Amino acid sequence: MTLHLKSTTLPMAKDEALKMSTAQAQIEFCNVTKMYGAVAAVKDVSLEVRRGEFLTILGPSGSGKTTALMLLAGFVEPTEGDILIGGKSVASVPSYRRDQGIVFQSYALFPHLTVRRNLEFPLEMRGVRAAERARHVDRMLERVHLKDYGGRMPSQLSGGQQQRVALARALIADPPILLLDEPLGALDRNLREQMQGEIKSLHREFAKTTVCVTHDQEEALTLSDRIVVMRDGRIEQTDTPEALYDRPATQFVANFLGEANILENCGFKVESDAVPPSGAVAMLRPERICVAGRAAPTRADSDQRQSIAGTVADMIYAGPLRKYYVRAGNSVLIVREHVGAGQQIFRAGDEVRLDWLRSDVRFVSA
Ligand SMILES: Nc1ncnc2c1ncn2[C@@H]1O[C@H](COP(=O)(O)OP(=O)(O)OP(=O)(O)O)[C@@H](O)[C@H]1O
Repeated sequence: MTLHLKSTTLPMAKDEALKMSTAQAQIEFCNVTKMYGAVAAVKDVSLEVRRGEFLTILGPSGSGKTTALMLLAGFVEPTEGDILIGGKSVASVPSYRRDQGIVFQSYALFPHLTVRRNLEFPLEMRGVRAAERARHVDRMLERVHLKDYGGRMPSQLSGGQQQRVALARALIADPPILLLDEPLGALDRNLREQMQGEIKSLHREFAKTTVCVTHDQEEALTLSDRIVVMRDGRIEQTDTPEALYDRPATQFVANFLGEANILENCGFKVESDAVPPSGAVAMLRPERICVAGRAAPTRADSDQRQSIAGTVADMIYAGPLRKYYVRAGNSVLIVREHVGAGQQIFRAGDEVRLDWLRSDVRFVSA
């Protein structure tokens, strides 16, 4: 078999790919359930992933995200429902024939093969001739900044370098779909941020339909076009990072994606421009709340704000951020402000005034 490698040579810009495929789902989960004995790891999940999209499945441990990815990869079979790729059921297609590049947290490089041989492997499996293999490996090594590392063994590379080899190996045979399973989980914080940038740029360049699994909220917010939040095997909410953070539908999503002040039985009436849906509770993100001294002058837009008196219970300084815990009514509100010049700093026991725009209040269901 001869393989024609398209996008390793002529990558399609991501925006272009997304535009071309507005409503075109490349991957569809249709009411998929996976039972392990009596445990439903995935329950009645329906989901569409658009061509060229970077979709992240996010959730706490045990929420079913790895199982969802393994179902897509073909490593496990659904108990009920179907998965379609390019509009066709893959129920009878074994994992090795699904034409997906996969990157695992543990890199999963062949330890006994050099970096170059690791990258050659998927091409060899597809019958690509030696000269063409060498050309693609050279190009890919250059692309992931490992031009001089082809002769090394995986054990002679750092974690970040190994993960770049794993990404290169997943992309080299030009599969239409890329699956990432906690790809940065084994890396330390600084390296993770650097690799997030690398993954983003590879995604922009190669425009692969990508499904990524992580429990790291920041990673999901940074990398994704859309995020699926899972809880107990079910989809809790699917949306863009901005919409999920700014307009979470449930308390679970609000708390899972960052910090949230849930204003329930808080001892003061929460004012809002919107009519609260029945059964929903008010939620305010900590960075939407301003803190000031009791005697501070009234703000110009005070007619659009709610203001309450409070007492600082604690202050935590965290580099670029300052976090206050403020007792107000029956609750303790979290307030987060960016550290800036000339700001008044409050300490535990200080009497303060909190205010926020009524339009910043959100309503979430239980
Ligand atoms: N092979 C298995 N046999 C039995 N139960 C399983 C198996 N794999 C997963 N489960 C169960 O299914 C549920 C979902 O597991 P899954 O690994 O998909 O969650 P996860 O969100 O990826 O968690 P983590 O972040 O810890 O990997 C859990 O309750 C888990 O114990």
